[in-house]
Amino acid sequence: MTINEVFDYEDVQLIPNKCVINSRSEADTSVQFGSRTFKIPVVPANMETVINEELATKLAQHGYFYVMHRFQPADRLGFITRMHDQNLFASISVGVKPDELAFIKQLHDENAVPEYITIDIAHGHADSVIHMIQVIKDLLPDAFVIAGNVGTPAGVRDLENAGADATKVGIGPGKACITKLKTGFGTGGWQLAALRLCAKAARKPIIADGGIRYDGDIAKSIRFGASMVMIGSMLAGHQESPGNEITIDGRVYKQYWGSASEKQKGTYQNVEGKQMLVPYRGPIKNTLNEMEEDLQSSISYAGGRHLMDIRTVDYVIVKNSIMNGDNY
Ligand SMILES: NC(=O)C1=CN([C@@H]2O[C@H](COP(=O)(O)OP(=O)(O)OC[C@H]3O[C@@H](n4cnc5c(N)ncnc54)[C@H](OP(=O)(O)O)[C@@H]3O)[C@@H](O)[C@H]2O)C=CC1
Ligand SMILES: Nc1nc2c(ncn2[C@@H]2O[C@H](COP(=O)(O)O)[C@@H](O)[C@H]2O)c(=O)[nH]1
Repeated sequence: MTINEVFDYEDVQLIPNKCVINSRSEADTSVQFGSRTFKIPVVPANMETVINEELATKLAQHGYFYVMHRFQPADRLGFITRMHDQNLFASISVGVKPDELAFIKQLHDENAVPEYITIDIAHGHADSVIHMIQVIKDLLPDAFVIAGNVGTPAGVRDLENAGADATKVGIGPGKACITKLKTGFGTGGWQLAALRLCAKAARKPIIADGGIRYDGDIAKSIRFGASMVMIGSMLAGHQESPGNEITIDGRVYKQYWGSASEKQKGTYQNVEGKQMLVPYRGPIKNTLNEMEEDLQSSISYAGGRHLMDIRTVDYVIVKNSIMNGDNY
């Protein structure tokens, strides 16, 4: 199959409708995901330089969704317990290797049930993921299972049919990603079009994962079918971000590395990610507030009052139109 109608975030502009509110503050950016409602449809990527326990706690306390990464596997049981001791929801990541199946059994045996479990592997349209979904649904039926990553309607359908409560879409559009260069595969460069195709097949929520470069891309993701948007590089440069702070020529940066990078793996094997620096951006609450304000504005341009009013707006595809010659 070849797909002809391809475009990405920078190629699309949404078309405004008549405004029905008197202030952007009236626009409601909240989203229901699983049994909970969150302030904005944004979740920091489950990567070691984007999220840690301290930030996860802060996000949960302030009404944001989070997914803890899976790169300190032995800490996850304690993490769930500590979150629950504070009456906060627990949202963890798992892989698919035999140790991970044993971990799910351990959670069942110890009755430590996280509210959200994300199955996080590079090529999520796989029997290993389908099996993991089935094991989780069997042993921890109350956990909301997010599975991925996939980049095709068939991937979405197979994971949903296996029992996933949501799927995560995006193979290779991430800033720290080199999958498309190393393998020739992926949705990098046409992530928004892939999201649209996947959303048409989906019967359950989708997380758009990777490639977000501006706040307006969040609204575009919602328009093309996402319920939640996962963001890495744009959320890695904050005071609370776990990466080290580095100053070069008086400019402050934070480290950001791919989960399949040599840095993360500790070895150069099956490397599909790189390490980089992102500009320091101060406290994360300012960025999240700005995302909320920008989304409120998006809702007003959509002629609506609620987030999902963006879903139905018209759009144009004009290749590389967004910058219109400007250089930010
Ligand atoms: N969203 C994206 O585009 C991508 C994201 N990543 C991120 O990097 C991290 C590491 O991912 P991953 O390497 O999957 O995790 P793991 O190293 O935990 O691999 C998970 C399992 O899947 C197998 N596996 C991985 N890739 C493939 C493949 N292409 N074909 C067949 N089997 C495969 C692995 O075996 P084996 O290693 O022996 O092959 C292993 O058994 C994750 O956090 C993931 O989200 C990585 C690449 C792309
Ligand atoms: N191909 C790879 N993709 C990766 C890797 N580590 C993380 N990721 C994906 O990127 C997004 C974040 O994208 P961004 O554009 O917002 O920075 C993340 O959620 C993963 O899906 C990797 O090593 N290789």
